[in-house]
Amino acid sequence: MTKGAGGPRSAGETHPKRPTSQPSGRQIAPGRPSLAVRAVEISIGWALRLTAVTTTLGTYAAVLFDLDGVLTPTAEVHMRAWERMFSDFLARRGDTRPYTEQDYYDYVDGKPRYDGVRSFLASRGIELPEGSPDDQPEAETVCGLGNRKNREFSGVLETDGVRAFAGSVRLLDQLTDQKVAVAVVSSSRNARPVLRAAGLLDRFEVIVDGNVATERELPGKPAPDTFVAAAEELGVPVDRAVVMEDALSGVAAGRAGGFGLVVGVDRGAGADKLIESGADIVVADLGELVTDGPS
Ligand SMILES: O=P(O)(O)OC[C@H]1O[C@@H](O)[C@H](O)[C@@H](O)[C@@H]1O
Repeated sequence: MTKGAGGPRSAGETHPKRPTSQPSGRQIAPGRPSLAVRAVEISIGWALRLTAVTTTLGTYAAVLFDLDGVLTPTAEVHMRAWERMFSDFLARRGDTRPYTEQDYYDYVDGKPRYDGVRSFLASRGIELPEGSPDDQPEAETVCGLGNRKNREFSGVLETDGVRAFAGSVRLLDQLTDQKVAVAVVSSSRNARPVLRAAGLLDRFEVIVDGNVATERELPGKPAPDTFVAAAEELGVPVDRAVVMEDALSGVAAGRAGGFGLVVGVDRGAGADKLIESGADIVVADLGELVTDGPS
């Protein structure tokens, strides 16, 4: 069994990287296993690791869930809203470099609203006045652009509603049965409306969202502070808590906070990048972590 996968990690223990299953094409020295044999070993090791995580998840004191992309498919809604807003913004400036999905994953995903705007603009060398959170969506400021995107997001939320991922709800049910405390830690100021629309609002003892972070002046992901605040509110030490995240900034926050286990959920960011950013293990869906398996 892979070290570190079978329960809360002890202090100072490094997390093993998920080895890439792609053979590198390098020559193997005589007497060493072939690349094909190595690839099989790697996938067996990874399967054992997943089993170890699944069977020991209930031994942790708390699980801290990110929301968008982890519990609900709303990361996609955020992503599309950002894309529409930034594409339109760049076109109006006559900027010919398109806003891409990669820009979302690298600069915006998982971060608080205005941090995402600032981060993307900096990547393009664009400077805008900060403005204020009260700015109208038409304002050509960091806050104005963030609010413009939020207008798009709120419109979709209202018309389409939200349905939680079935696998995530199954895991939530299992953890509740196992008396593991659960919290939501989201950068979004829309976390409560999204949870309400998904019928999950009353399932969490603690919710640390974008509004709570602003009130308490907590720096957003990739800083660990919002996750640490949730663990503190639950009265659980960080090494007895698990972080579940789909964003690179979110797994980095879990790693920086010294949490017992960081689970990456690959909804498009890429398993290798999630591992590089700090995930101990990556799944495609949280249903994979339910004891009786995905369905
Ligand atoms: O809804 P808000 O407050 O604009 O939140 C912003 C962010 O909230 C996060 O939960 C999403 O994962 C981000 O990608 C998004 O940009």
